[in-house]
Amino acid sequence: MDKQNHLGNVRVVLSHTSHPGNIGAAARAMKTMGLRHLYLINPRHFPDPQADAMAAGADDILRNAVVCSSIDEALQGVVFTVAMTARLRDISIEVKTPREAMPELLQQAAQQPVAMLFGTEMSGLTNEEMGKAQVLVNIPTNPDFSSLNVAAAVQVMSYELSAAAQDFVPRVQEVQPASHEQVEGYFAHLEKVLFEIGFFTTQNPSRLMQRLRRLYARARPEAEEINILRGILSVTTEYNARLKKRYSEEHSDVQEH
Ligand SMILES: C[S@@+](CC[C@H](N)C(=O)[O-])C[C@H]1O[C@@H](n2cnc3c(N)ncnc32)[C@H](O)[C@@H]1O
Repeated sequence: MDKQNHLGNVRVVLSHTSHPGNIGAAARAMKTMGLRHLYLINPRHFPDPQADAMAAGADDILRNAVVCSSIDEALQGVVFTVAMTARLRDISIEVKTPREAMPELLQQAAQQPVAMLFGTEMSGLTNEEMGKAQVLVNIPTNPDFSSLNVAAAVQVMSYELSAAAQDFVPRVQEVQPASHEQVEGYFAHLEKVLFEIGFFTTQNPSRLMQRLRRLYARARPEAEEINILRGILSVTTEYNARLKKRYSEEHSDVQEH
């Protein structure tokens, strides 16, 4: 397969970028390595002359950039997301180096859109944003000074991707991986059912949901597996409703006697 086919399925997603110059520098970094799809989640200033200036000729990438109002919008249709983190804090999912992450990223990109997600300049990615990825990637750095400028991080990842794509041969993949929206639909359904059956009464749902996200991120569920899991949830809801109905009938009998 042509290298361009892999790279053409890769989205660079920048979340809540504050400085428009960083968006331009990221576009330039992408273009030098053959990447073209830039997605921006709620950038503070965009379009902006500073972005144009820092793009230095990568203005086509800026022109075609997709501005989104949420991470779910930016990841729509994506089957594999790596989240870039400078700090190894509150680690909830697998952490890899760029080189370790590339084979899976390229394998998935051979057929479907994939994403590399970068955080905002001041605070990086939130736990919620990281929970939407399958893998965390940390660029190994000086442990005492580990935070790269976001555009520099885009440059490192774009280079690693382009280098790994040179002689990458994807495996034949017969299964259909679940898309971002299928996985998110499943989590929303799971959370609703766990509330219905009373599972959350003594637990902090967001913490528990983060742990469940980690479990499913490791499993990399296929589209069909998500359908099976949702089928189980639907039957659980029906069964729970029948139990509640029977309980209230029995209870009203007791009151009548
Ligand atoms: C300036 S950094 C944010 C720093 C923030 N204080 C933090 O600790 O997360 C902006 C973004 O660049 C990426 N980044 C910077 N350094 C990185 C590193 N060493 N490894 C992976 N990503 C990095 C991450 O996506 C990060 O959210």
